[in-house]
Amino acid sequence: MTLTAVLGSSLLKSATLIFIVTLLIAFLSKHYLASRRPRNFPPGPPSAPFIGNLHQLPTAKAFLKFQQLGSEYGSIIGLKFGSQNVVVLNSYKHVKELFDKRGSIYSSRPDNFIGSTLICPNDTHILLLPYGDPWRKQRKVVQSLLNVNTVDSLLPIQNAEATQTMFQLLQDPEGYYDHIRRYSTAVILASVFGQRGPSFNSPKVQALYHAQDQFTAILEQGATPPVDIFPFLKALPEFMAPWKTWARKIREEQRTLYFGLLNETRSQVMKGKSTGCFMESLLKDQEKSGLDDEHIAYLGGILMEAGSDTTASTLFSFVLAMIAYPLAFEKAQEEIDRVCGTSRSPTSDDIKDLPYLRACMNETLRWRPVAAGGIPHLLTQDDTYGDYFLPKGTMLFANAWAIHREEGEYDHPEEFMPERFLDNKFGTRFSGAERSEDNNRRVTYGFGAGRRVCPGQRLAENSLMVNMAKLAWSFNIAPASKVVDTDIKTAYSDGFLTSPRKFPVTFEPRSENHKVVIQKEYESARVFFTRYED
Ligand code: HEM
Repeated sequence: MTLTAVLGSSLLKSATLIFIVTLLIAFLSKHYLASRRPRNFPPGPPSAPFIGNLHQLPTAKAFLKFQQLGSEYGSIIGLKFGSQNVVVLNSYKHVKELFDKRGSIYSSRPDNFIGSTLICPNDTHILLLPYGDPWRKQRKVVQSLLNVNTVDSLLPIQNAEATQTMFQLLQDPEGYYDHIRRYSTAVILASVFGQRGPSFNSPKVQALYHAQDQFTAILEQGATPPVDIFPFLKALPEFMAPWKTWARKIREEQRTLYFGLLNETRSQVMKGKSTGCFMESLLKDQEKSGLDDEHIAYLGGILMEAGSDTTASTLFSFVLAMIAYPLAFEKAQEEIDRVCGTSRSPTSDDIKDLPYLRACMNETLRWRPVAAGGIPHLLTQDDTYGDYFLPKGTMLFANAWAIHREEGEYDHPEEFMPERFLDNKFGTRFSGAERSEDNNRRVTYGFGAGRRVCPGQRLAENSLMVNMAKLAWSFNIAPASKVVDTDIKTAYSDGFLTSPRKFPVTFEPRSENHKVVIQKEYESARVFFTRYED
C-alpha cells in the first residue's frame, strides 16, 4: 500500500470517528437538555440527567407515589419521564380548569408506539388516538351508540344477564370471580355484537379476556422497554426485541377475534335475524359514518375491552366494601327490601328508588377507582396556567386516586362511607350554608374528564346498579377469612387498571324463598336469551 493510501485511509478513519463522536455528543446533549425541567414548570422533585424522575417512580401503582408527592409539592406536580414533560393533577380544580374548560388543547393522547403503531395501526384504537379527525369521527359514532336512550334500551339485557349471574352465584358461589367477569363481557357481547356469552368458559368470553389480558399486559409499565421515552429503541430489529414479536401476536389475535365477531353478526343480519345490536346499526349506516369494516370491527372490540374489566373490577370492589363495612350492606338490604319485598328481585325499574344503593355505587367509584391514576391526556399547544408554563406535548394525569381523597373535600377519605353522597350529591365535606357547592365539579373522576371522558359511563352505572341491587337482595355476603384486606397495596392488582385480587367471601341465599325466586327468574331470563340463539 502506498503512503498516500495509508494516509488517506487513516484520515477517513479519523473523520468517521469524529463524525460518530459528534453525533454521540449531539445525541447526549439533546437528551441531557431535554431531561431538565422547563422554566416555570409546576413544582416537583429534582430530575436526574437523561432519565428525569423515572428512577423515583415505582414500577406499579404510580398513582400512590403521585399522591405522596402531592403532600410535598402541592396539588399540581411537574415531572420528567426522560425528555417527556409530565404533569400530575391531584385536585379536581385543576382537572376542571384544564381538561374540562380548555378541552380543545388538553384532549390528545401521548404516543404509544406499541399500542397504536404495532398492534392497532391505521387509527383503529379510539382510546389511544391523538386528538384530530380520525378520533372525532369515531367518537361521534361511539357517542351516538352510547346516548342515554340507546343505553337505557339495553336495560333488559342487563337485567337478564344479572339474573343469570345471581343464579350462577347460587349454584357455585366459589366461582364468583368468573361469574362477575362473565357478566360484564356478556352484556357488551350482546349489546355490541348481538351474541351470547353464557358461561365464563364459553369460547368467546375466554377469547375476549385472553386478547384483553394480553393487550393490557404489554401496555403495562415495565413490561416492555420504554420505547416512547427513548424512541431509538423502536428501530431495534425483531430478533433483538422480543416485545415486537409479542405485539405482532396480539395484533393477529385481536384481528381474528374482532373480524370473526363482525362477520358472524353480518351473516346473522343477512339471514334476516335482528337483535338491534350496535354492529347491526353500524353496518347499516356504513355509508353515512364512512367507517370501513376494519374500523367497525375494532370499535366493537374496543368497546368490549373498555367496558368489561372496568365494570367487573368495580363490582368486586363493591363486594369487598360490603364485607369490610357490613353496616352499609345491611342498610342497602333494608332499602331494597322496602322497595321490592321478598317476592321478586330488583330490576332496573327500581334503580330510581334506591338512593342509598346509588350512594354505595358512587362511594365504590370514589373509594377504589379502577383507572386510579387516570388515562393520560396530551397538551397540543403551549399554555400558561396561573404562574406555570406548560409546554406543548406535556402529558397530564388526572390522578383520580388523590382527587377522591383531596384534603378539605372529603371527611375520612380512606373510609367507605356511602352517607357522604346522601348529604351532598358530590360526596364532599361542605354543603348548604357552610359553602356553596361547586356545581361544575364531577361526582366522580373515575371516568376521566374533558372531551375524552368515558362515553360508557351511563352503561357502566346501569350495570353496577342492577347487579348491586340484585346481589344485596339475593345474598348475605360475608368474609370467609378473619381479616378483610382492603389495602390498595396488597389486596389490589398492579397494572394500569387496578382490581381486587380474588378474596375469600361467601354468598348465602337470604332464605329458601329468595332461592326459589332466583331460580324462577332465571327461567324467565332463559326465555329472553333465546333471541340470541341460532
Ligand atoms: C366502571 C366502568 C368504567 C370505568 C371506570 C371507565 C373509565 C374510563 C376512563 C378513566 C377513560 C379515560 C377518560 C379520559 O381520558 O379522561 C375511559 C375511556 C373510554 N371508555 Fe370507559 N370506563 C368504564 C366503562 C366503559 C364502558 C361500559 C364502555 C363502553 C362500552 C366504555 C368505553 C370507553 C371508551 C370508548 C373510552 C375512550 C374514549 C376516548 O378516548 O375518546 N367505558 N373510560
